[in-house]
Amino acid sequence: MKLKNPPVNSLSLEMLTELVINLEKLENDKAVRGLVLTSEYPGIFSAGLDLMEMCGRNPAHYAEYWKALQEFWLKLYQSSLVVVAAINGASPAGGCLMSLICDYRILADNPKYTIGLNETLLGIVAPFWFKDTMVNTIGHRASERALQLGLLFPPAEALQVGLVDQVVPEDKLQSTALSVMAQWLAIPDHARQLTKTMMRKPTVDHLVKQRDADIQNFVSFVSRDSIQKSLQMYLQKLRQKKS
Ligand SMILES: CCCCC/C=C\C/C=C\C/C=C/C(=O)SCCNC(=O)CCNC(=O)[C@H](O)C(C)(C)COP(=O)(O)OP(=O)(O)OC[C@H]1O[C@@H](n2cnc3c(N)ncnc32)[C@H](O)[C@@H]1OP(=O)(O)O
Repeated sequence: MKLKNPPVNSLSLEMLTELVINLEKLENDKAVRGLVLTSEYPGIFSAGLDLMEMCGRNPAHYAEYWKALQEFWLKLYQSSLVVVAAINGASPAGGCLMSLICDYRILADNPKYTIGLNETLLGIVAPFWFKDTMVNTIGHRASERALQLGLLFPPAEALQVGLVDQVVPEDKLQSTALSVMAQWLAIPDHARQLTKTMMRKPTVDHLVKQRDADIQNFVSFVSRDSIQKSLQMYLQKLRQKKS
């Protein structure tokens, strides 16, 4: 599946909705057992959540957006398919989250392709289920440091900390993803799927129990004037980068 939402594959409401629909279609297709997730635009895997969905909108929109994000996370994190992320570009914040909920992550070796949950750099806080997903991958201490500092890891460091499973030359990314997929598909589906469910259930249950409260938290947090100002300033900085 190639992510295709120009210019930076941000996770807009529309994109999240389409991703969920496409995942459902693939899961319902008995001929499909695995999925390689990559970007149509080498250089950018995903810029994460769409900042335009979080700026200058009304509370009902924020709630709808957050619910769609939760839905996407729940769908992909619990997917019965083997999901391999072939990360062919920068992967900050929500882009990193999307990689973390796959089963295996391969990052192309390019110093510009950084990955991490950098929310604190924007003056916002990674929600508890982003944090849980990261802790499940790299452990508590490494997550605490990465989250507080909003670290974006270049490939060698991402590999060292365990944020990705493999770093390969850019021209080997797709072939590596296919051979990893073959290895995972050699395991009987039912045993692998039940193991995945068992490993991920506590994290899933944590979000499911708190879903409504989490939406309310997000809406009240993002509606604050101070947060709106931070996000606007951040967007402006991104735009000024060009000039
Ligand atoms: C205690 C209670 C807690 C409750 C929870 C509350 C809050 C938490 C909320 C949310 C968590 C947030 C998660 C996120 O994912 S936020 C998004 C974070 N993303 C980033 O920081 C990435 C920003 N982008 C970049 O760094 C770069 O764009 C890039 C991806 C490295 C690509 O660089 P490049 O130079 O190729 O492109 P440009 O920078 O020129 O960008 C092109 C174009 O795209 C616009 N854009 C970039 N990123 C986003 C984005 N995430 N959303 C929307 N738009 C984006 C950028 O502004 C440019 O636009 P222009 O109009 O100038 O063309």
